Amino acid sequence: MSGEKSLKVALLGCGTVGAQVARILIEDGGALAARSGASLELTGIAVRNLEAKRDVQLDAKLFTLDAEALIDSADVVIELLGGMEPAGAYIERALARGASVITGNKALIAARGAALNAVAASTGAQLRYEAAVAGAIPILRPIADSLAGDHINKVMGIVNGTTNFILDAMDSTGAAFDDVLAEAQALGYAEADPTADVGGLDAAAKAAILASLAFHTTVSSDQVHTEGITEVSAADVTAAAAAGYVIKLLAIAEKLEAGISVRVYPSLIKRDHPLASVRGAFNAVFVEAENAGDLMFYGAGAGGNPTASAVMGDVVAVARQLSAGAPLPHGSADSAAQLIDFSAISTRYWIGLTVFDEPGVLARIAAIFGEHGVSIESMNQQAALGDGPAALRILTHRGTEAALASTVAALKALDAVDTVLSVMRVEGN
Ligand SMILES: NC(=O)c1ccc[n+]([C@@H]2O[C@H](COP(=O)([O-])OP(=O)(O)OC[C@H]3O[C@@H](n4cnc5c(N)ncnc54)[C@H](O)[C@@H]3O)[C@@H](O)[C@H]2O)c1
Ligand SMILES: N[C@@H](CCO)C(=O)O
Ligand code: NA
Repeated sequence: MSGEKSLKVALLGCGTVGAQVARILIEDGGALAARSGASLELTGIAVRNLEAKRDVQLDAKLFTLDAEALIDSADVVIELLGGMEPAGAYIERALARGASVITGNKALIAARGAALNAVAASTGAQLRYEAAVAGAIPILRPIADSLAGDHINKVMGIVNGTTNFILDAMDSTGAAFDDVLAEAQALGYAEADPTADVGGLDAAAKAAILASLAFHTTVSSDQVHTEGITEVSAADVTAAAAAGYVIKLLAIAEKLEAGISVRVYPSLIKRDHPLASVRGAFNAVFVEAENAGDLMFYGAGAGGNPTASAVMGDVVAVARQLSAGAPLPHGSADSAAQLIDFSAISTRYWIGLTVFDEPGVLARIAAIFGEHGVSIESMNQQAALGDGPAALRILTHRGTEAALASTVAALKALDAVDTVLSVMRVEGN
């Protein structure tokens, strides 16, 4: 197109996602310009090592060690470094001078999104981060834009590809946790520090972002009750399978009468639940809205190309806005989040115990549940090996976290109980 606007695009980072974003910007310039109403000129890529091997062959002249100079001459900055700093300072620098920013950095947005949005609002710049939650799946824009005229009551989903890949492999092949984690890292799904994935922090950051947008408020990751999958054993996966369940790491944000609950934990779901069929590094997110009813979003949750797709969608959206010359109204957070204490949340539980196989043991265990107001739905005992303890798996009806915690403490104190193997929630019907 002749006479069209040209926008200077600075890319920060050339790793798994950044390299694919550079490739698309270069290979697909014609289509991007036609869709944006502006040509997108990749002016440089900030890297740490000019000589490093990249996933994509790129002109060496694009690389620079001077990220700040690159930012200071850009209309649009794409941040794909990861981590809190210097990514946060770079984004703030760009927004403060009026450049729009696209990022996939959920950790940073979940911690400082409100402050960065305020800087953007003060200069009329845009800050977009669709890639930060559920990779390629369009989920933030549907929540913030398409459902802006509705009221969202609950968002629940699988939002971490690495842990889903691991749990799926443990379930389908009986693979060991560590071997599968190495594979997920090699495929580019895991964070630079994979403890963020397996410890649930990556999903917690995404849950905080989803809750903030869905409920028009500000929730940060440290307000999210977070449990990862490091304690999930092969025995848990096998016992869950035998009972007709699969274990998934779920992120849940829900609006209850007393306030908002945002939580991440490994959870049992029935094999016929739609989330049970989410395999490998795929993600899926359910949204329940007052007028829309139930919606489900599904797709690739991680990986270079899928995540680059989400980044590029934001780049085109920003470029359209800039070429039209009209600043977007900024979505506002109505109020500070009223979060409910985790102890008040009520779900069903699945508790694994080893017990000494003696007369009266089951009655004593059942009595403890009764005394703490937790009602048992079913109990399954695996025969003891020789004189060793027998394994028990107990499924409960709904009870509060507070009641569960006191039940588990009492079980641990019982002589007949050898160990409490695991305590997990059960979600879905
Ligand atoms: N990989 C995915 O599937 C995926 C999906 C969604 C979001 N994200 C997010 O996208 C971002 C990038 O992820 P990635 O998987 O591409 O990570 P990556 O580790 O593959 O790439 C990051 C790159 O940035 C470089 N870098 C780090 N600090 C730098 C600095 N100060 N200056 C210049 N270069 C620097 C690193 O050397 C590396 O090459 C992260 O915020 C991540 O959470 C990743
Ligand atoms: N490490 C993240 C990348 C996508 O955000 C995951 O495994 O889902
Ligand atoms: Na997304």
